Amino acid sequence: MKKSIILLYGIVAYFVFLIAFLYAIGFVGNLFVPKSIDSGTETTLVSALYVNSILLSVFALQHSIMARPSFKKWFISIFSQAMERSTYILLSSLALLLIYWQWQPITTIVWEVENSILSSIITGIYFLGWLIVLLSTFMINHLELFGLAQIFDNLKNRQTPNPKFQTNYLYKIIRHPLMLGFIIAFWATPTMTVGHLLFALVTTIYIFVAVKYLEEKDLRKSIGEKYETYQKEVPMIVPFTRNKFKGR
Ligand SMILES: C[S@@+](CC[C@H](N)C(=O)[O-])C[C@H]1O[C@@H](n2cnc3c(N)ncnc32)[C@H](O)[C@@H]1O
Repeated sequence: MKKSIILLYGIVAYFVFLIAFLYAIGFVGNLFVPKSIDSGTETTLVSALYVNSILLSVFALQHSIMARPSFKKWFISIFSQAMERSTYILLSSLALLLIYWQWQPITTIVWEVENSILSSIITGIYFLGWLIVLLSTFMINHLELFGLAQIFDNLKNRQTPNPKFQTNYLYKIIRHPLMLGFIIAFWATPTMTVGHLLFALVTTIYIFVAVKYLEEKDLRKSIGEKYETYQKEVPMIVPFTRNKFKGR
């Protein structure tokens, strides 16, 4: 395929991701956006549980299948290597946009913080969670993670090097800061509804399962002994629960 078309495809995919990412901050936090996790017409509990579970499953399936090395191999054999990450990002973002669009609210309140100072602190923690997510992408390699390095290298006829195994910054403290950021953002809310709780619970379970049984399995395979030592020395997601990391 023409390099300029792949470049355009990758840029479009990145912009769709940016929209999905920024909208997520408004969606989960019930801030700024027209349709959020607790807004919209309320249907029956059964219907909401059914629809929302399907939406979250679509995202989980897309994410899990497309991140498998065997799927990537198959994709590259048909399309271009340069398009693989952008396609993953594009479809993940579209699955997120589908969640925002079709999510059915369940507004029964589980907890509500009435103290305004405490409420502001929790909202601050919420934004801190998103900041951790964003910073972690730069600690790994933002451009590679979102497919931009691949499309620019393709334009210059260069092979994108494998991403460097990162054990510094937040990755010195825990193995999955990006996921910790998501978990913080999904749970830190002054008003927790049943719908929001369902979202936080299912996504948190998915994060743990995907990280432990898929991502870390692949990392052990590709990085080998170095990753096994890293696993022994650095906690998965809760900081300071292991001996101090000795560095690589
Ligand atoms: C969405 S990122 C999430 C990274 C990590 N699970 C986290 O929560 O910070 C997923 C990509 O990061 C890569 N990755 C995970 N840990 C890494 C590390 N320590 N250094 C470099 N890449 C890593 C995985 O191979 C995968 O391609």
